[in-house]
Amino acid sequence: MRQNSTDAINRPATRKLGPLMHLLRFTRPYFRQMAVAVVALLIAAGAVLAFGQVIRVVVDSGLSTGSATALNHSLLLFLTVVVLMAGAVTVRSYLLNWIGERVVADIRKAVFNQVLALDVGFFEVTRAGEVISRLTSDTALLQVVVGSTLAMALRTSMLVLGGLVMLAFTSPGLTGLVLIGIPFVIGPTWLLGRRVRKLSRSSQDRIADVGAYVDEVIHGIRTVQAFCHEPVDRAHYSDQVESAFDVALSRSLTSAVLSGAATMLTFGAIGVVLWIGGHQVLTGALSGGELSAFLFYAVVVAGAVGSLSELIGQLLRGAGASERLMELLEIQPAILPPSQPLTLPSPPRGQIAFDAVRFIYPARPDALALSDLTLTVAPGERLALVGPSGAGKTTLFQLLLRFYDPSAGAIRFDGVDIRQLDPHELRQQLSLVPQDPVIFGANAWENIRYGMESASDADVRRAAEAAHALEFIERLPQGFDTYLGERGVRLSGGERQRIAIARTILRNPRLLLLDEATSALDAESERLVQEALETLMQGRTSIVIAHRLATVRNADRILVLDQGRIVAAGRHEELMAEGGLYARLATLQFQSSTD
Ligand SMILES: Nc1ncnc2c1ncn2[C@@H]1O[C@H](COP(=O)(O)OP(=O)(O)OP(=O)(O)O)[C@@H](O)[C@H]1O
Repeated sequence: MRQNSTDAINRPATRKLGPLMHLLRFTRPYFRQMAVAVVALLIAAGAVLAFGQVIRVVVDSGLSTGSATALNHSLLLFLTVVVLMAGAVTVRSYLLNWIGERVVADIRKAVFNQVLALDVGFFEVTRAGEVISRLTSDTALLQVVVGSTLAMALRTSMLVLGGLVMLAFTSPGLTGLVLIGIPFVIGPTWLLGRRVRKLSRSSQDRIADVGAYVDEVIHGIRTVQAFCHEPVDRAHYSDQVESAFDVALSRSLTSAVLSGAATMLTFGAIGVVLWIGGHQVLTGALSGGELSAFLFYAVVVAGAVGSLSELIGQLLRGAGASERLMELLEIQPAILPPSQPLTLPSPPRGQIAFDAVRFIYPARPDALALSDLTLTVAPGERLALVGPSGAGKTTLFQLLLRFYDPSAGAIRFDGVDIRQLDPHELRQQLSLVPQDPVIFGANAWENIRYGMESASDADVRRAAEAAHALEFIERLPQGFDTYLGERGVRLSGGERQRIAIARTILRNPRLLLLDEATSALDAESERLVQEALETLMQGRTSIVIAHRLATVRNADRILVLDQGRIVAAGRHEELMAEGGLYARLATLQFQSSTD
C-alpha cells in the first residue's frame, strides 16, 4: 500500500523509543566495531565502579593504618584502573563516533536514493524544504544519537545498575535508605524532564517551519522582489523566528529549573546519607573507607540517574528523527518497474498509441484531466497539440513520460503497454524539451551531456553545433567550461532552449516531446531555435505543444484538445476551413507569431 506521503512526513514526533530499533538495520554491517565498542564501554564503566573500591582501600588500608607502603600499593592500583579506563574510553569514543558517522552517511545515501525513486506525485504534496530538512537536520540528530547518546545511555544505565549493586555490597542498610529516597529525587525531575521534551519537540517543529519558509522565499526570490513582497516576508519570517525563540526560551527556563532542582535534590540526599553514614562511622558500624566508597557510589548513581532523564529526552528526539526517515524510506513509489519488464523492439520505431485513456490527478480527484483519449501517432509523424489552457496537453506528456499511470485505458509505445516497460528503458526513448528548460549549476559540457554521460567531447560539440548553440557557447568567458545555471552566467531564453535542444540531439530519442515557449524570442533567436528544432525533429516521431504558426503549418496532423478530449484533428488549412475552436484559437494565438 502506498502511504500518504504528507502523513509520512508531517506526523507528530514519537513518544516511544521503538523507532530507534530501525537503526539496527543500518548498524548490522558494522557489527564487529559495535562489539569492540561495547566491550570498551563495559570496561570503562567497570573501571568507574572499581574506583569506589580503590577509594575504600586507600582510606582503610592506606590512610587509616598510616602505612606508607600500603598507601603506595593502593595508589598503584589507582593508576592501573586509570590507565585501563583511559584506554577503554579512547577506544569507545573513537569507535562509536566512527559508527555514528558511518551509519548516518549510509542513511543519507539510502534516503537520497529513495527520494530520487519517488514519483512526481509525492513532490506535489510535499514541500521541498521538508525533504531537505529530513536529509540534513534529522540525519544530523541521528548522528549525535548513534555516535554518543546511545552509548551514554548504555553507560549510564550500567552505572546506575552496577552502582546500586556496589552500594548494596558496601552497606545494605544505607542502600535501603537510598532506595526509599530515590522516588523523591526522580519524581520531580521526571515531571520537569517531560515538559522539557515536549517543548523541545515543538521547538524542532518551529525550526523546520522556518527552514521550509526560507527555502520557498529563496527559490522565488525574483517573484518576491518583483512584487515588492519583502516587507511581508520579513514580518512573516520574523514572527516565525520569534515564535521559535519563545518556545526555545521556555524550554531553556524549564531546563534550567530542572537542573537546579536536580542538583538540590541529589546533593541534599547525599547530605542526608553523609549525616546518617557519619553517625554509623562514629558508632563503628561502618569503616571510614566504606563510607567514602558508599558516598562515591551514591554520587555516581545520582549523577547517572540525573543524566539518564536528559539522555532519554535526546533518545526520544532521535527516535522521532529515525521514524521520519524510515517512513520516508518505506514509501512505495507509485511508479515502479514491473517484476519482469518487457523490452521494446530493436531498433525502436517510435509509434505511440493511446487507448481509451482516462486520467484523474491524485491531487484533484474530482476533475477529469483526460477523458477517453484514443489516438495513434505513426513513427516519424509530427503531431501538434493545440488547445486552451488546462485542456490537458501537458498531462498527455506527463503520462507518456510515465510520471503517472492512466486511471483507465493504456498507452503503448511500439505496441508495448508502457506499464510493462522499465521506466528507464521507456524514458531513454523519449526526450522532453520543456518551455523553460532547466540549466544545472555545471558547465556547458555537463549541461549538454546530461543523461548521456558517456558522450565524447566531439559528440557534445556536434550536438551543440546542430542546435545552433556552438557559437554562443564559444563566446562565453571560458567557452564550454563556463559555468551555466545557478551561480554561473545567466543565459537568455533562446540560449537555454538551444542548450536543451543540444541535450536532446545527443540523446537521439525516438520520440520528441516539445513544449514550445510561449514567450516571444527576437527574430534572430527565433530563427535559430526554429532551425535547431527542424534538425531535431528530422526522422523522429514528435509531439509538440504548439504556440507558433510555423509549427502548426508544418505538422502532419494537428490535434485540438479541450477539457481533456480531442475535439478536432486535421491539418491547419482543413481545421481553419472548419471554423470552430481551432480557428478561434489560431486567430488569437498564432496571428502575432512569426512564420
Ligand atoms: N499536478 C496536478 N495535479 C492536479 N491537477 C493538475 C495537475 N496538473 C494539471 N492539473 C489539472 O489538469 C488539467 C489539465 O492540465 P494541463 O497542465 O494538462 O493543461 P495544459 O493543456 O497543458 O494547459 P497549459 O496550456 O495552460 O499549460 C487542468 O485542469 C489542471 O488544473
